[in-house]
Amino acid sequence: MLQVKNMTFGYQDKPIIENISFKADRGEHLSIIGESGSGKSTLLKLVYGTYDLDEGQIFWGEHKILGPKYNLIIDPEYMKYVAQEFDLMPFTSVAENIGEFLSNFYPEEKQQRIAELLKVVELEAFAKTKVKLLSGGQKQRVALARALAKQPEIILLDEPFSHIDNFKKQSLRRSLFKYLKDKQITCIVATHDQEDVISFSDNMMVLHNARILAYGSPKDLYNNPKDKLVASFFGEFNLMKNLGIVYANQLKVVPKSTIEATVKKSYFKGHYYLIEATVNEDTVFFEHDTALQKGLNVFLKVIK
Ligand SMILES: Nc1ncnc2c1ncn2[C@@H]1O[C@H](COP(=O)(O)OP(=O)(O)OP(=O)(O)O)[C@@H](O)[C@H]1O
Repeated sequence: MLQVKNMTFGYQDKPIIENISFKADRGEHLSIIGESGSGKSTLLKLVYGTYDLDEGQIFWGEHKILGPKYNLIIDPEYMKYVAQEFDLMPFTSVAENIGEFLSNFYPEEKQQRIAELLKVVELEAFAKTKVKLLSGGQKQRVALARALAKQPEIILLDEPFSHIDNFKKQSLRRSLFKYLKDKQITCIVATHDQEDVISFSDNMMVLHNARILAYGSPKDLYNNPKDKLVASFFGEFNLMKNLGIVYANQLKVVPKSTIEATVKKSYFKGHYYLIEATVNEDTVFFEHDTALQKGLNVFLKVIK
């Protein structure tokens, strides 16, 4: 289990992380979300032992994770970190990159392991291709497979699919996260993408002003957002008088109600339209099956 106790850290005087504590069990998928600059990458780097903490302690099971001042072993076998920039060998093949740290003593097992990981990151067709010839997204997938090669107990992923196109992203995400769950590898994922979180995370942590603003399962935080920042992660929402946070999909057109809205604009969203409207001069957003004409008056009701 990962245990972070009262972690505090700043690059200069200003704390980026202030007195943060959390745990992650074996096999748990924990997502770290927050605005740009909120400290997500810093938090991952601290868990990895990249910097010395100003205060606090980090443990992976029995191991105390120490910063560079107290620890000479970087890159321990039980923990891997995949940064936003990847550290690969450009002039060797994808397969060689993935297998670099695997023992040559058992060549068959080594080849099997490489084949298994090529499948997880869907790069079977590129096994023999030199890494320097790959796109950014393909390199990112090599970096993920390479980090998994020696089966770490915990993996830290910083925006793991940021370079990968939407065609590939969906299936890669399912494949990678399923692999981590099956192997009971704890993963901590810093991300901006709600799709990385909603269907896969056991827990999510929202960082804001150097602290944990919210923590819980995606379902709990979605159903009880408590804060605008949390709600905004899940989608378009309204802050309505007496009603609080109401997601756009919870506001429905009904024949008659006390909320009368005037349509301003309809945005095509695929299987629905997002409608921008005004209610007593306040802007509201709701979802509807069809586009609605500008100027149309409709009645809205919150249906959760
Ligand atoms: N090496 C560094 N030296 C000094 N300040 C840094 C360093 N790295 C990050 N920072 C600052 O620390 C804060 C948190 O940065 P961090 O990269 O952890 O945020 P983030 O939430 O991961 O952002 P993003 O979502 O944009 O990747 C930012 O204000 C950033 O400018």
